[in-house]
Amino acid sequence: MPTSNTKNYTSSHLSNEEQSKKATVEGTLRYVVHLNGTSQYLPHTIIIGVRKGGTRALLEMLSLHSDIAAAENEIHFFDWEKQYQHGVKWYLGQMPFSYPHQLTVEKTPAYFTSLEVPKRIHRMNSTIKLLLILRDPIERVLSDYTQVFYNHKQKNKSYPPAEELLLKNNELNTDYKAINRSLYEHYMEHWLKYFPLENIHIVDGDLLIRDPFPEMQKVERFLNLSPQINASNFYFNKTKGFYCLRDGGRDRCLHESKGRAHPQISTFLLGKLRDYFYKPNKKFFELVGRTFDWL
Ligand SMILES: Nc1ncnc2c1ncn2[C@@H]1O[C@H](COP(=O)(O)OS(=O)(=O)O)[C@@H](OP(=O)(O)O)[C@H]1O
Repeated sequence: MPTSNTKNYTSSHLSNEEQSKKATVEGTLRYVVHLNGTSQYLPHTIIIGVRKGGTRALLEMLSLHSDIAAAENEIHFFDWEKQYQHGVKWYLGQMPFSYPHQLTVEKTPAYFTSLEVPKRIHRMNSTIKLLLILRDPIERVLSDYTQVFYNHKQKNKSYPPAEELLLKNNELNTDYKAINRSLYEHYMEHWLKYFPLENIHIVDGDLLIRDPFPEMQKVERFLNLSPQINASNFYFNKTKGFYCLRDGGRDRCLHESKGRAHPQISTFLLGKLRDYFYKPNKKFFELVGRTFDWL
């Protein structure tokens, strides 16, 4: 239970190191301290996207680590104008209660493709570590389509077949939003105006699906976490067709909305998508000094 006891953000019970880990807005915010010593902190790291990249899987897998405190819901603070107007105190209030040694993390996949967001995060904390999970841009388009298809289905609305939306007069319909969201190079260039590359760790979303443990080891290292997540935390679930999590003897898979079958597309459309993403993908590799298995 929270106490009525509020303290300044620069509370003296924190060591210098702990204090420096906390948000840059120290002194301006107050937070409630639970009797058990937990309180709310601004995120030390944010999973900024990409939509359908595997952000939920990444957050759940990171939460296997005892030094991680994750916000359950997508907060949309930096990309939704109305939320942003609530101010940073409101944002702080959305964070989970955690111990001073823990790192707070939130994920909002839409941040990566929202042009206002980098500037706003930078204003809050210019040295924050960011996590970005990307997968093959074509897979991401199909995953995005599938998501919207099911959103419509839930509301008993119909949604055109993928082929119909992605092609216009036998050419790729580049006005389709999901295609634009897969132009990683465009958005990355913008983020790099605000944050150095070494502060943005890119998780390979295709590898995270195929073999999550090595990808998670890299994330632990990036966040300077002790190596705690291990191979036995993951097991392949044949029915789901994905890795699931094993945590203290408890097995769990991601929600059924994660890992849905994608529509079959013609080789013609696939060819068009490959041609379209070839150059932006190459540019992206140059930008981040690393290649991915996307071409
Ligand atoms: N272990 C595991 N289990 C299930 N699903 C997994 C896993 N790892 C990665 N993924 C992939 O995550 C994709 C969904 O991505 P996001 O969580 O970022 O989607 S969202 O933007 O938050 O809606 C989701 O996309 P779809 O396959 O299109 O459903 C999955 O491919």
